[in-house]
Amino acid sequence: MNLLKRATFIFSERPLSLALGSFPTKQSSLTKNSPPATSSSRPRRSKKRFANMSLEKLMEKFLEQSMEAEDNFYRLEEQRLQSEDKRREEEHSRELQMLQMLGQIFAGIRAPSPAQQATAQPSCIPQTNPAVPLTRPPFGNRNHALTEFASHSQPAGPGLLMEEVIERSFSLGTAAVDNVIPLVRNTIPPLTSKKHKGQDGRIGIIGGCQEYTGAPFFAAISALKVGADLSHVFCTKDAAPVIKSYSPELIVHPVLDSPNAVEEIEKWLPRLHSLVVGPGLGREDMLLKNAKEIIERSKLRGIPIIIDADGLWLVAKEPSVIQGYQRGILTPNFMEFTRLYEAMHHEPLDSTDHKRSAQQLSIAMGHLTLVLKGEEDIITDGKNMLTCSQEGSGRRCGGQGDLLSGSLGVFAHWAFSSPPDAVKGMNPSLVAAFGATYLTRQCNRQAFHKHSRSTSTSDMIQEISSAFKKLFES
Ligand SMILES: NC(=O)C1=CN([C@@H]2O[C@H](COP(=O)(O)OP(=O)(O)OC[C@H]3O[C@@H](n4cnc5c(N)ncnc54)[C@H](OP(=O)(O)O)[C@@H]3O)[C@@H](O)[C@H]2O)[C@@H](O)CC1
Ligand SMILES: Nc1ncnc2c1ncn2[C@@H]1O[C@H](COP(=O)(O)OP(=O)(O)OP(=O)(O)O)[C@@H](O)[C@H]1O
Repeated sequence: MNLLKRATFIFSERPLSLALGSFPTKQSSLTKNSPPATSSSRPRRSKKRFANMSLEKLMEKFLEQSMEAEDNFYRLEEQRLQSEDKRREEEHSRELQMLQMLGQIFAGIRAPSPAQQATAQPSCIPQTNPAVPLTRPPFGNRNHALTEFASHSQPAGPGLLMEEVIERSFSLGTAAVDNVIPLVRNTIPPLTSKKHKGQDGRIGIIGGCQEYTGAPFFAAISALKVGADLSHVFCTKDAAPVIKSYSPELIVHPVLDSPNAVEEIEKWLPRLHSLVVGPGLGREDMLLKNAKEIIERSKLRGIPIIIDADGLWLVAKEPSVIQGYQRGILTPNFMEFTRLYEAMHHEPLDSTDHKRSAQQLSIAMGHLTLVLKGEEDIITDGKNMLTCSQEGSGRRCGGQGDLLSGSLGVFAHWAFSSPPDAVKGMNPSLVAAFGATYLTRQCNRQAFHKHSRSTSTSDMIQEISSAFKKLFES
């Protein structure tokens, strides 16, 4: 009987066009109440077949068919998505062709004279030939963290060489994906039995206060799900028990508002591979001051630092805290971006050209990598630009940015600890940022397919495993 109820439930919940044409609609009452069939009133073959089945068998059959129908539904859905992907890829390659034509036109324009160079404004017109090798020297070997940092930490000069402006641009068309994804894949450490706990990443999140406990949790658990071995949250005393209660998998330190917060956290820095500063940090002066000091001390150790949410509030107030640090990555949403831009440029943001503004801000910040999140994610270090427009969904629940920054903490560690040839000379921050945005959007897409309007960040986190496999391991 339970089985019957379940079958009825399945059919009423999912009005699918099932292959049940030969299935008598009131089969259960028929088998119970009908007299045995005589030769004169013999039902048709299929009916007899079902009539002779026990109720349980019948229901099993019923369930089998419903599952088949469900499989068919998902198969069709998958086909639909594939053809949508194909259409988008074709669109992208048309765009790419147009850009290549533009590139040729611009190649014909002479480079400016030195006098012009001194005042040249950065151009956002991308060169779209991904086959052109990068001219930037590779960097990123962890063992040389401090010397590399020193040599890359100068803010941009007053003028920009035309060639320096944008060496390459990728968009997420087929060709571009083919170029960037292998670089992300190259940085992903293989899962082998030769490693010990911690080697694939020990990530620290600075954030979590009385108001916001969800954000640091989302960031920390995302880091773990992407592949970090250990995920630490450094938060205020009252936020800690709450965050601990969400998950036993996180290591939670209730120190961020203690009188010796900086020293307490600094003890952990030698063991951390990357730091995410800001999710749920809040904007209290004392917390921002502590966060600032922790950033300063992490920089001295060459630790990759991702700054998000309230961490960006701090940067807007005191840009020098991260300016020029080549292992720093900023992940603003549009609001945070506007705040930062206006703080740096002392003029209102011209919001008609996001790419150009992102590039200008990155340059003003000393070629820091910037991820401007939005309908299309724009990733730039002022010289190179990647865009990620992987289809997500129209669902904009809070916390998606935390998933992104937590994942980026891991990708950044992997990218910076990979040998330079893994990223083929590209800035490891760009490769990491691309990996994290691509993954976040795919999680959003997958979660939305299952939960539509009800999609929440927790649903997206549940998709990390399969999204990661699909994008980087298949
Ligand atoms: N569960 C939790 O614990 C979560 C906690 N979180 C934590 O909250 C803290 C504050 O972060 P925040 O983003 O709300 O602050 P802030 O930058 O001042 O934005 C405020 C206003 O800006 C606007 N706005 C936002 N985006 C925009 C856009 N793309 N384009 C245009 N406008 C945009 C929008 O204004 P409105 O439209 O409402 O007028 C919005 O209300 C931070 O610690 C963060 O980590 C979150 O992570 C979520 C999950
Ligand atoms: N209009 C959009 N269309 C598709 N994806 C978007 C859109 N806006 C943002 N995203 C994606 O959502 C993710 C988070 O960006 P969002 O702008 O929501 O960050 P946030 O406001 O900092 O998040 P949080 O709520 O965690 O503070 C990014 O991966 C971004 O690509």
